Amino acid sequence: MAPPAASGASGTGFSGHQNTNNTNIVTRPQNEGDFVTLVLDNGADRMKMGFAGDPAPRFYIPNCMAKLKGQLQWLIGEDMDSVNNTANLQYTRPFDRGYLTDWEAEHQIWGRAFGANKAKVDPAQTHLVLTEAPFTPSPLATFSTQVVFEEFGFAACAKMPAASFSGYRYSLMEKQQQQQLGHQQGEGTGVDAVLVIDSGFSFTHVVPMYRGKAQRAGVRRVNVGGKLLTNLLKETVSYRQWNMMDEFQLMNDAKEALCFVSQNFGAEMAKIRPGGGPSRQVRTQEALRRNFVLPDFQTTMRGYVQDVQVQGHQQTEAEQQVLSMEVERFVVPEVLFRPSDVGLRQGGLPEAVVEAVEACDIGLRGALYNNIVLTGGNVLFPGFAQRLHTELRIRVPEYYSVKVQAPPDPIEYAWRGAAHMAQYQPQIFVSKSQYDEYGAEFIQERMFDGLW
Ligand SMILES: Nc1ncnc2c1ncn2[C@@H]1O[C@H](COP(=O)(O)OP(=O)(O)OP(=O)(O)O)[C@@H](O)[C@H]1O
Repeated sequence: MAPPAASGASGTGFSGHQNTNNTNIVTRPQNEGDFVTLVLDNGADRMKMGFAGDPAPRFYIPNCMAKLKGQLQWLIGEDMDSVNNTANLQYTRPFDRGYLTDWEAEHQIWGRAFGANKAKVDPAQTHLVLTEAPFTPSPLATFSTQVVFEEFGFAACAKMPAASFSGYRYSLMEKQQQQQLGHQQGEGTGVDAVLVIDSGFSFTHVVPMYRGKAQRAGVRRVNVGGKLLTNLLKETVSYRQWNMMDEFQLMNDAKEALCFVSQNFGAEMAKIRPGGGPSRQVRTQEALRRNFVLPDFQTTMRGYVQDVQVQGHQQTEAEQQVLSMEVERFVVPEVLFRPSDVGLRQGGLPEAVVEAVEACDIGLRGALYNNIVLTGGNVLFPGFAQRLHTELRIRVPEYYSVKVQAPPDPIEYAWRGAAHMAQYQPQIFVSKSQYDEYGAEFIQERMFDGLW
């Protein structure tokens, strides 16, 4: 099969978050027989979508549908932008516990994403690169292949877990950097091996990779993702202050704006426990306190963090409804490091990393610890990388060096890897004619062949 042609698109008038610096590129193939390549990181929270050759995804689309309470009509994508008070929306998500299970919903969401208002592609002239959750049960994965080829009619498709695309990108960038520095690459060292941490909406995966191939025996999952953390914040706040049980989006905003990873959880907690002495306890709580101003849905539609100078002075509660956050700011993200805090019977991220590396060949371990890359939205909590490094340093033998890299674009990292791979590794695609000839199950295996 011919390599997919590089592509572009005319992006116009889309609502929601999108890049605007590609507006003059054309998505249609220039000549008959050419193809465009659409890259879709199909996140459980948000889809990141754009074209191979683009520097970044063009569209960030919520991977959900919603309807106004008491109404029957489903709102998709930009339809939701017209609703001011998101508490009035009831959401449904195609993903359940990390796996794509509701194809009826996803089909509608994809239909909008590929169609006239967004990507504007003709699937018959389009190659699709798609992410799929690691260890997706075979019937679900096979079904998604069927949907891609039979219902949408894409000309070719490549599927892989987001972590694989991230590992590819990390190796590529490190190699480029080393070439610039004039370093030689030795076998089993440096960027041949990379440990990808992908902490997204549903779960956190730890994926060791060697020469582009996931070391399946070493893959570990921590059952904590952004959804669980937002729900936990929602419950904590509802117990202590306002009832926020219907306010997932608002609490998600508060989480992203105010939560952080503590560098020494035990010491922080000791300070605020009554045993720490009343004056110390009060001082610590005050230092932690931040106000999140709730929207009134007349003049403000989103919550925002109140300026620390203003806090406690000019504004009264009659003017603004304010959510005060203290310990929950670091207690909530702590669950990534100590899932047992919420009753999950498993170790946290540092233990998962050590287990993942120990499950790999001894010759790879040093290189894996030295090439840890953080991807996915949760790694944006301030302090995440430092804390992980500290925890690993305690657990990892001292003759290994530990390097945790936090790229500036963890949410788009996998997408960028996929967009590059699509351009330079055409062998990852299987074509519709191969699908028609060999069938969905064979093709599903072929897609991951050798790489996962
Ligand atoms: N600045 C931030 N601080 C903390 N968390 C954040 C931040 N930005 C995004 N997140 C969280 O990251 C999660 C989404 O991450 P990401 O986009 O990597 O997931 P996804 O790809 O949609 O989901 P999945 O990987 O489970 O399929 C959400 O729960 C979101 O709240």
